[in-house]
This record gives sequence, structure tokens and C-alpha cells, in this order.
Amino acid sequence: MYGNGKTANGLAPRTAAARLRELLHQDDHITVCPGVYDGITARIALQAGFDCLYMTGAGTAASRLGMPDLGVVTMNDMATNAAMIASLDRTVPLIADADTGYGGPLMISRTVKSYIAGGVAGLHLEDQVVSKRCGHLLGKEVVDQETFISRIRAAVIAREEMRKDLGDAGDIVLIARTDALQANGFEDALQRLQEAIEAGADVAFLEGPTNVEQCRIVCQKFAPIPVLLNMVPGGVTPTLTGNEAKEAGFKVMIHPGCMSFAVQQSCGEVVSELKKTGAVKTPPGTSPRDFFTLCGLQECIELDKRVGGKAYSSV
Ligand SMILES: C[C@](O)(C(=O)O)[C@H](CC(=O)O)C(=O)O
Repeated sequence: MYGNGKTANGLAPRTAAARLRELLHQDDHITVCPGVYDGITARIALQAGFDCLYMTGAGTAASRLGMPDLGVVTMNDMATNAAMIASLDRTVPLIADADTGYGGPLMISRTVKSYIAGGVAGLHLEDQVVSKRCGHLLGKEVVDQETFISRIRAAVIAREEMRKDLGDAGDIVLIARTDALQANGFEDALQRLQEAIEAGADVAFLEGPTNVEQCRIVCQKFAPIPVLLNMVPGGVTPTLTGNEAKEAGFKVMIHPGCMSFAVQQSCGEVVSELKKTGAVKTPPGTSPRDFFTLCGLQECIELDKRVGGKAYSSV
């Protein structure tokens, strides 16, 4: 950024949240976000040209802790991971899972502020109990509606405080997620989302709709408030394509498991081959250079050159 408040291309800089808000309010458009959880998966998704990424909590728990999505990750695990991913390409907004907010209202405030400070464009906050689980597992428990709304209020106030200090850079898109459908039914889940929107949330997220009719109803009820669809393979929601989800009325669709499940499958095959034969079959053209290029090798070399370095001139 230059002293006149403009970027190198002469345009006013846009914050991550502003970019996400723009995507969410485009007519006849659904934003499809791959679920990423580390530097490699984020780089792969960026290279594929997605205009928004999703940081999955399940993937973060699995990749950072080797643990299932059962509420084991802490705010620091999540905020650090989200900030790293958001930093890889500031022009591509990141939506990050914030689970239950990791505690009471004071902790939720701290979580929201940490995500904003890390450059996250949007986060979702849910109404499961703190010992939560993946929304597509059975036996979920939710907090009462009043507690859920106090979580949303805590997030809204944290954002207000950040905006007061930082202006637009203090903004973040708040996505209210309810898991109440499984235990309390559809009407209760809709009511929870309604109150969350009234409390200042920007996007509604009904976790685990079990049929397309529920999808259509939730989108119709909240329009023009954007509604998010969580597409989990093997989960409780019927599989919809991007177009089908758009037709149902969704404005944003996350695929949290798309990378983790692919890694489980493809790495599983590679290591079982290695175990069996003692050799690894790599596709032709694979090399360290190729892999590091995915992770910004060229930009690193350029930076070193710009400061007069020659360290990588013969890499
Ligand atoms: C969206 C989600 O919160 C996530 O962690 O990515 C999970 C997805 C999953 O566990 O596969 C969810 O609760 O739906």
C-alpha cells in the first residue's frame, strides 16, 4: 500500500470482508468454496482459481492435532491456521470455522477479534455445546436459544469494537450456524437463525438439512439474507451440485471434506504401494521444484532479488 491510501494498481484496497460481502450479494451467483486446512491444500485451491476458500475445523483438527472433529481444537489452533491461510493470497477471501467460539462471551469476543486481526473474511459460530461434534454425526446437543443469541451478540459487539478502532479493516462477515435441526426440529432451527440474524449475523447456516425442501424453505425465508450450504460427502444432506444449490437459493456453498477425503484416499494408496513394493509411483514430471513452485517459490526468489540478494539465483 502507498501513502495515498491506494494500492499499486491505483485502486482503493478492499478488505477481505468487503470482497466476501460482494460475492455473497452478486445476483444469480453462488460462491463455491473448497475446504482447506493447511498451506498445501490452500495453495492447491488458490492455484485452481477459486474466488473464496473455506477453512474447515474438521480438517484443522485432523491435520494439526490428528484428532476427529469433537471440539478438541482450541481458539489458538484455529486462529493461527486461519491467519496463515488468509495470508497466502489477500485477494481471495477466507471463511473460517469458529465452532462454538471456544468458550463464553468473553472468549467469543477474543476469537472474533483474533480472526479479524488474522485477515479472515468471514466466520461461522454455532449453537452446539462446547463438547461439540461434526454436524453430520449423531447425538448432537445444542445450547438454549438465549445462550446461542448471546454468542452472536458477543461476536457482533467484538466486530463493532474492531470497526471503531480499525474502520473497514475491522469488519468480518458473521455467519450464524444452527445445529438444532437434529435434536429440536426444523421450526426451532429456523427460529434460532431468525433471531441470530436479528442480533446482527449476516448469513444463515442451517447445519445438516436432510432434504431439498428444507433447503428451499430456509433460503426463501431469509432472502435477501444469504444462506450457506454445507456439502459433506456421506453426511445427512443430499448431494447438490453448485447449480442445484444456486437454484435452491443458496449464495455460498462449502465443501469442507473435499481435500481431506482426497488426501486420505490418495495418500493411502501411495503408502500402501510403498509398503508393498518399497517404491513410490510418482506421476511423470513430479519434482521438488514443481512442488515448491506451488508454494510460492518464484515469489520468494523475486523478493530476494529485489533486495539485491543472489542466494537463490541458481535454485
Ligand atoms: C463444516 C464443519 O464444521 C467443518 O469442520 O468443516 C464440519 C464438517 C465435517 O465435519 O465434515 C461440520 O460440522 O459439518
